[in-house]
Amino acid sequence: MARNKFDIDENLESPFDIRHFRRAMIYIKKQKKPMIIAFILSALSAAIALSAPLIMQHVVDVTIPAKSVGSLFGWSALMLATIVVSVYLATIRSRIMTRVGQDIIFDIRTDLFKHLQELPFKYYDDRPQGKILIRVVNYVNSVSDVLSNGIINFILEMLNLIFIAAFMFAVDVKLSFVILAGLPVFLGIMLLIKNKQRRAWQAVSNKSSNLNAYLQESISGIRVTQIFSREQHNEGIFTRLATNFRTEWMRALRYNALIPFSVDNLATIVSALLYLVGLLALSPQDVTFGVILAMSSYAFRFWQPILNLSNLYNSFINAVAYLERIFETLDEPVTVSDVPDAKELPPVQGRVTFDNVTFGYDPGINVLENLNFDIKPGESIALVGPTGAGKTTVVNLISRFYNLTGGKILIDGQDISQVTLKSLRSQMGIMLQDSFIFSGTILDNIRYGRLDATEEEIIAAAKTVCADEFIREFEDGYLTEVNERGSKLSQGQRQLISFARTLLADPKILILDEATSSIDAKTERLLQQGLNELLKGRTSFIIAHRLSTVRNCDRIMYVSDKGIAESGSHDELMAKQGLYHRLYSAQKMEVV
Ligand SMILES: Nc1ncnc2c1ncn2[C@@H]1O[C@H](COP(=O)(O)OP(=O)(O)OP(=O)(O)O)[C@@H](O)[C@H]1O
Repeated sequence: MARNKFDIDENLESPFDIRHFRRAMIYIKKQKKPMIIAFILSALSAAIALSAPLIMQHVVDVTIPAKSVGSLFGWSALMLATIVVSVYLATIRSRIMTRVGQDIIFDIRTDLFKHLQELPFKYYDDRPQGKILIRVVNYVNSVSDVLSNGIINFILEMLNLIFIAAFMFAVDVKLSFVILAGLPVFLGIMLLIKNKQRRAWQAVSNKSSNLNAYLQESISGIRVTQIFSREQHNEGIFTRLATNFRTEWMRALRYNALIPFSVDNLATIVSALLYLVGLLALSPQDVTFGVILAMSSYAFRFWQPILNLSNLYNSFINAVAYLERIFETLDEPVTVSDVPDAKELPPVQGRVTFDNVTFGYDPGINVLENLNFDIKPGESIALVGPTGAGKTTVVNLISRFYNLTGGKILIDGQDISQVTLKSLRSQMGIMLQDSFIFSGTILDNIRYGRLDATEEEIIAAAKTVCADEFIREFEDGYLTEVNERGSKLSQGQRQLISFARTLLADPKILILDEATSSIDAKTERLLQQGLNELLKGRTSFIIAHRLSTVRNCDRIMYVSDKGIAESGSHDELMAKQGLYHRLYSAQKMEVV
């Protein structure tokens, strides 16, 4: 899919077909037992309610003419009992189905979350987070009712319809045909609006997704918004998106409203016809007044399930628009995954080889071309060079966050595309540029990558990166609660915590992307000493713009022009008087 943003509607990559609904049956089948119980309860409740017109017919035609007051009380009590029992059964069913709906939501959401955890960086590069969130939260909520109550109600309403038709025909065949006459007209209306209605609900899901994406982006970027006083401008964008959503919603509702409107009118016309035919066209010996009364009640009851079915149909069309998005997410291919016979990468020594590596994020635009280098175990490598040259890309490829466009990357001679991702990544310590902090304590955050780490190991890692001191200054020390993204912490503190988290994994290959860019020079010097000790025996890739921090690395690679323009030790590159020399001298001048 092309990159998407908050004001671009998402195109569905696969059109809806009924198999989506069949697939939804996986979730429904798990709830078979409670759904069957709920179904039986509903059927009982409906059958009991259906006996009321028969009681009424008997009372009008027999009990009242016979002027039997005692019998009238008896029938009235029976009628009351049918109502009470039917309401009671319906209440129990409703409770069961609420639970079923929640269980379905739980299952779909868990599957979505599991899948999202596996999707590669590329998936997240290409779309706003808000559009992903809305699928997991709102869309799943929107389909649960159709998948639980909807299915049961559909079967019940169909049965109800058959029962009512049977009762109707048992009472009077000719009048029954009068009641049925409206049905073909109604089906014609449904067919006429079907496609327009589906497209209208797809548009609603698109616009709500856009709105959500913008909301999410605005909240994440609220600080920048306020710095630049963009509030009013952003309100304008939000209003436009909210208006688009409202317009589409209203349009979809207009299609929905057409259906009950048609049912109501048809039901009224049919009832009028019933009286007309019953009273004028048929002879009094054919139909008694009780029969007309009972048939009029059945006519109302006959159109009621049709109205309910059409409301269900509306919810179905609405849910389809959401179900399409949910299954599209679940079908999103995990493009970075283990090959079928992937091997475990054995404990690594740390040799890293790039063999003719070519890579681009977008087709046809290479960021790296035919890159070749060979790093010995234990070597420390600095990647330096201009902004946007491809340094982060190189380290992202070593961890196989993206698939290569061409060539191979080998670790200890093993092609990393042929080993399991878990065995590869678990032997690497990767610190990304974005020092993400999760909600929880500082301790939890450092322990994130190694859940079995002891408190002593955590403190030792924090001491190595000089984080121990500032952590202990917090009132609750390591147990200090931090918010998601670490808004309670300074940028440098966040970096130190995520640095400690990376070291705790005790990796053989360490990747540090701008790990110390926000740390003051004094702390950085101290950290460097601890780090030098720690880097011994490990292969490390260090990306840094501040060249003073990497001058002691075994090899410095200058990344530019889709490849490595220069490579050597600090002294060698300085002697060469090339690109690195220029960059280093420029930085030195800045410091002076
Ligand atoms: N997710 C992405 N999707 C598309 N293009 C990307 C993506 N990430 C980076 N790029 C592009 O790839 C090129 C290399 O980016 P990279 O982040 O590797 O550069 P860098 O050398 O690490 O830069 P910096 O020093 O600013 O961190 C840049 O031109 C950038 O625009």
